[in-house]
Amino acid sequence: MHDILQTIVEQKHKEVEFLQSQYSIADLKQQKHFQRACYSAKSAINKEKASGIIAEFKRQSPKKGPINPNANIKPVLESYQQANASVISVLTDKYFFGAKDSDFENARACLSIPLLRKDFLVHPYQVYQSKAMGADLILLIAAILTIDEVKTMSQLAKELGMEVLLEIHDESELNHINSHIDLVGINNRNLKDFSVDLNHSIKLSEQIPDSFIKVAESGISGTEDIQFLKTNGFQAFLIGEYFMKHEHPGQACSDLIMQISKKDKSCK
Ligand SMILES: O=P(O)(O)OC[C@@H](O)[C@@H](O)c1c[nH]c2ccccc12
Repeated sequence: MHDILQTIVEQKHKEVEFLQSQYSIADLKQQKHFQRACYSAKSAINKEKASGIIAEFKRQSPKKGPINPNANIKPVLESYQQANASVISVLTDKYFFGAKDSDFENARACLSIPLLRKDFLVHPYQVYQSKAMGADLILLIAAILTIDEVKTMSQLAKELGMEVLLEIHDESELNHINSHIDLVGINNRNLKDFSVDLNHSIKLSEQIPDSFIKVAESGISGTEDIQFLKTNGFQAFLIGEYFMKHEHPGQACSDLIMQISKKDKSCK
C-alpha cells in the first residue's frame, strides 16, 4: 500500500476504535436516519435524461492542499442538485480532506437525490455509522481492503438498504468485485504518482461486466473527457476538483451538464 494511504488507514482504525467506545452499534441503530429508505444511485444514473454526474464536495485533498477551504456545503449542494447532478458525493474525512462534523448532516437535510459517503472505510462499524448518518451509498476502496473485507462490508451495506460503489485502480483488484457491488469506480488517478490516464481506465473497464454501472473517477476536466469516457462504456463521472476550484462550484457543474446535453443532442 502507498504511504499516504497507509497513514490514512492507520488514522481510520484509531477513529473507529474511539467511536466504538462512544457509540455502540445498538446506539447507531437508534439514530434518526437509520430507518430511512435510501435513494438508489443505480436508478438515478439509469434514469432517462440523467447526467450521470456524481458531483463531489471537497474542501481540500492531501495531494492538492486547499481547493476551496471556506466553501459552504448547503449552497454548493443545492446548486449541484439544481444543475441535475445524478448523485452527490460528500467527503467525511476531517484530517486529510477538511470535512466538518456537520457537513454530512447538512448534506442530507438539503438533498432529495442519492448521497454517497466518501471516506476510507476499513471496518464494518463504519458501514453501520454510514447508514446512521443518512448515506444512500458507500464507497469501498479495493486498495485498502481484502477480498473478504469487501465481501463482508458490501453485504452488510446491502442488508442495511444502501448501495455500494467499489473503487479499483488496476487489474489486480478486479477480483474484489462481488455480487453485492452496484457500481464499480475506476480511479483514473495512479496512486503512485498521481498521474491521470483515461486510456488506462478504459482498458480496465473493458474487463468489468456490463451488469455493473461503470464510474470514472478523478481528474475529469471537461466535456471532452466525459464524451470520450461515455463512448467507451462509462455511465457515470465522479468530479470534485474541477467544480470545487470555482468560487461557485454549482455554476461550473451546471455549465458542464448543459454542455454535455448539447453534445449528446447533436450526436443523435
Ligand atoms: O477531484 P477529482 O480529481 O475530480 O476527483 C474526485 C474523486 O474521484 C476523488 O476525490 C477520489 C477518488 N477516490 C477517492 C477516495 C477517497 C477520497 C477521495 C477520492
